[in-house]
Order: sequence, then C-alpha cells, then structure tokens
Amino acid sequence: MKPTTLKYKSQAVAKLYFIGALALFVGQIVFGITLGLQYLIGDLMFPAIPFNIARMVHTNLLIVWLLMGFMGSAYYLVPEEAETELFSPLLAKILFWVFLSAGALTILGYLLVPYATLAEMTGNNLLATMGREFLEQPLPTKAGIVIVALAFLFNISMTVLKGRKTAITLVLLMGLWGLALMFLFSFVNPDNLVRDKMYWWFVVHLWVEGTWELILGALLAFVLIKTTGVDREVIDKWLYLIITMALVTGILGTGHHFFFIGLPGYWQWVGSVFSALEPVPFFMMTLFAFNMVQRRKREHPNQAAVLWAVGCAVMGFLGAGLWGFIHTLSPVNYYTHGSQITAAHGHLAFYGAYVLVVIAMISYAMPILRGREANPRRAQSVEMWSFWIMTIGMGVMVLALTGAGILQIWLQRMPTEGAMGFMATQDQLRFFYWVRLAGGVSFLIGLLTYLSSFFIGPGRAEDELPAGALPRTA
Ligand code: HEM
Ligand code: HEM
Ligand SMILES: [Fe+2]
Repeated sequence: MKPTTLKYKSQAVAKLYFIGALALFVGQIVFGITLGLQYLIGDLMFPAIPFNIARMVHTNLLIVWLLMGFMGSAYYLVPEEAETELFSPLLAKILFWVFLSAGALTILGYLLVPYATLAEMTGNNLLATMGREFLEQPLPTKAGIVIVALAFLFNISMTVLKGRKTAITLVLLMGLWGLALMFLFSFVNPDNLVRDKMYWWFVVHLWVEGTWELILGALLAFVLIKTTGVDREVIDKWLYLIITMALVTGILGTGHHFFFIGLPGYWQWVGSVFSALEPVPFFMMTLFAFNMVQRRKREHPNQAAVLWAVGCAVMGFLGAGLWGFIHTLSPVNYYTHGSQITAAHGHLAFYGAYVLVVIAMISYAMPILRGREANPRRAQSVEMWSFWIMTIGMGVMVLALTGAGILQIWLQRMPTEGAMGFMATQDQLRFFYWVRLAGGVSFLIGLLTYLSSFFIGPGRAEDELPAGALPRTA
C-alpha cells in the first residue's frame, strides 16, 4: 500500500482519542456481559459489583467513549475541511488526558465507594444532580465535562473561523455546540419529579434525537465524500435536508417521553405525531448512503470504511427508526413503557447510529493516521468480518430482548385481571435472557476481531505488488 501522509499534521491528535475510545468500548462491553449474566444469576458478584453499579458503569462508559470518538473525529475532520492546522494541538492533547483521567476516576468512584458515600464526598448536597439514569456523574465530573467541552469547542471553532467553512463543519459545529448546551440541563434537578424528568429528557432525548443527529449526519457525509468522491454540492443538499428533518421531527418528538410522567395531555398528540415522523431523517440517511455509493467516482482503497458507513446508515434506521417507531405512539407506549422493548430499541439505536458512525470514522482515518491510505487487504477483510460478527451479535441480542418484551407485556401489562407480578414475569423470560447473553458474547468476539485487524500487516502477495498498485479486490 502506498504511504500517505496527513494533510495537516495537527490531525494526528485524533489518534489518541480513537485509541482511548476503543479501550473504553471494550470496558463497556465487559460490563454489558456482566449485566447479562446477572440477569440470569441474580447474586453474581454481589455485593462487590451490584447490578445497579455495573449498569451505571456500562452506560457511562458508552457515553464517554462515544464523546471521545466524536472529539477525535472532529480533530481529524475539521483541519481537513477548514484547510488549516488545528488552532491548538497542545490544548487538544491536554484535554484528552484531563477527560480520560476524570472519566477513569469517576468509574473507580462508582466501583470502590458506595454511591451514597460518593454523593456525600463530592458535594451533591451543594447542588443535587446525581442519581438519575445516564446522569449519575458526581458534581465535579459534570463540571469537568462542561470545562472540557467548552475548551474543545473553543479549539474547534477557532479552527473553523480561521479556515474554509463547509456545510459539513457548520453542521458538525452546530451539533457539538448543541450537545454541550443541552448537557447544562443535567444541572437542573427540581424536587418536583415531573419537572425533574422533563429536564432529564432535555438532555437524553435532545441529545440522541437532536444534536447528536447533526454530528451523525456530518460525520457520515465526511466519510462518504472521502470514499466516493461524489461532488460536494450533492452531499451538502442531502445533509441540509437530513438535519432539517431531524430537527423538525426530533424537537417536538420529545413529547413521546411526556405521555405518562404528569405533563399536560396535549403531549399525547404532539409526541405521537412528531415522533412518528422521526424515522424520516434516519431513512433519508440510508437513501443518502446508498445513493452516494452508487454515484461513486472512484473505487477508494478503503472499502472497509464504506461498509461501516453504509452499515451505520442501515442499522441506524432499523434501531432508531423502526425499533423507535414500534413503541412511540402513545396508545402503544402505554403498554410498552419501560419494558424490554425499550432496552431492545436503546441497544440497536445506540449501536446502529452512534457506535457505527464512530467506527466508520476510525476505520477511515486510522490507516491515514498510521501513514497509509488504507489498511492492507487482509486487515480490511478481518474488519469486514468483525462488522458482521458484531452486527449479527447485536441483532440476536435485540431480537431476544424484543421477544422478552412482547412476552413481558403480555403477562404483566395486558391483563386487566390477574396480571403477573414484575419478578414472576422475569422468571418466564429466562430463555430470552440466555439468547441475549449469547448475542452479547458474539458481540465481544466481534469487537476483539475488530481490534485484531489493527495488528495485521500486508500478506506476501500484496508486498509483491508494484508500488502504488491497488490490491485485487479493494
Ligand atoms: C439514534 C437515535 C436514538 C437513540 C440512541 C435512542 C435511544 C433510546 C434509549 C437509550 C431509550 C431509553 C431511555 C430510558 O432509559 O428510559 C429510548 C427511549 C425511547 N425511544 Fe429512542 N433512541 C433513538 C431514536 C428514537 C426514535 C427515532 C424514536 C421514535 C421513532 C424513539 C422512540 C423512543 C421511545 C418512544 C422511547 C421511550 C420508551 C419507553 O417509554 O420506555 N427513539 N431511546
Ligand atoms: C455497543 C454495544 C452496546 C450498547 C450501545 C449498549 C447500550 C446500552 C444502553 C443504552 C443501555 C440502557 C438501556 C435502557 O435504559 O433501555 C444498556 C443497558 C444494558 N445493557 Fe447494553 N449496550 C451494548 C452492549 C451490551 C452487551 C454486549 C450486553 C450483554 C449481553 C449488554 C447488556 C445490557 C444490560 C443487561 C443492560 C441493563 C438493562 C436493564 O436495566 O434491564 N449491553 N446498554
Ligand atoms: Fe426520544
């Protein structure tokens, strides 16, 4: 493979972020499997690592490594799009270590100290923000996230300001600023449970179905522009259409979380109608990806990156669009709320949209960061295998959880008389939980397969190709 150098040397900081993200990803999955086991063996590791703690570690690691992946992607993408070096590569490096140590310290806090003690130690009595799903971080960590986010945004925005402004960077910046802005609601935690929950969704929903979707669109567009060589004008039009639809449906779509938490009744209608349209932008992303690949002007040597990008567009639509739609109408959600259907959707949506877009970026950028245009053919083929093993593993998990959810609703929620209790129902779902565990283990195998692809060099046949020649099928 012919050697390539980075267009802008400050892009190199992205490598640190990508490696950090992948390491935390492994940790997330190990805790996921622990949770899957605890579903079947209730007192496994108790009291050392109780289910609620393992769950918190699993979900927080997910968020942290995805954020790290977004930041790495931005550090790689922005200089190239803006055609100028990063404002401050040093700041980017420092922020990485600050973010990583704050994250590690927080996870250690979860694992080593009882949660209530952690809350006491970290000033939760000054401003109570802890104890809410996904936003469990102690106050100093939350403050740290804001500081890192602001310094990161400063660095990225200054780079864009001094360079070329493209649709991709503008959308990416809007998404990243929005992400940071919405996180501020994690500091708002009124005593009134209804209002508490409402603000909680301002973070959780307006992240994944709002600001993060802009980031998703921008990253996907970047990988597609690079690997297909399709004209920018075409890509830009799609991008603007997609993000407009995302915002039009996603903002009022927040109403699908306001059905049964004590907010006014009109949300039944607003939430149902707008969230029912939320699959549209995700479907447009699928069309976009296939359309760009069909119109491609070159065969890029990195076909693995194309697979991750197209896979993201398809799986994101299935997880967010389809699995979101099945429980989003208020009369359906009345029965499915907080069941295993929710977990099935949460897993497929996060994996399909955000995990896959970050891997698509890593898969595209990492070879270049390592000095070559694309990975050797053998390494790419291992990558492609890992895509299928992970995706099928996730598919098995999600189908199992969907089965569990349907049975759970049937036994526990539908009967007007003689409904089964929560725990008695759980006992009936064990078969599905075994299948979920099997899917989870294959997922881990797929992930390790992916990591192994980083260590695979060119085979003999490729070494013998004349310099600059493309491998046979790439
Ligand atoms: C990539 C985008 C998305 C991600 C990552 C995502 C993720 C999640 C997660 C993790 C939850 C569970 C939250 C909790 O702990 O209670 C959830 C809930 C929900 N999501 Fe999504 N989601 C996405 C897009 C969508 C879309 C497009 C729809 C609708 C078409 C949707 C409909 C819902 C509904 C109705 C709930 C509430 C379920 C309940 O009542 O228990 N989601 N989502
Ligand atoms: C990239 C892969 C994964 C992603 C994106 C992911 C994401 C998530 C999310 C968003 C939640 C919160 C769900 C909700 O509130 O509805 C969650 C919980 C959970 N995850 Fe994962 N996860 C992944 C892999 C795994 C694996 C491999 C397993 C193990 C078999 C697993 C097992 C669990 C369990 C048992 C819970 C707790 C569900 C509950 O509270 O009942 N996850 N995960
Ligand atoms: Fe939502």
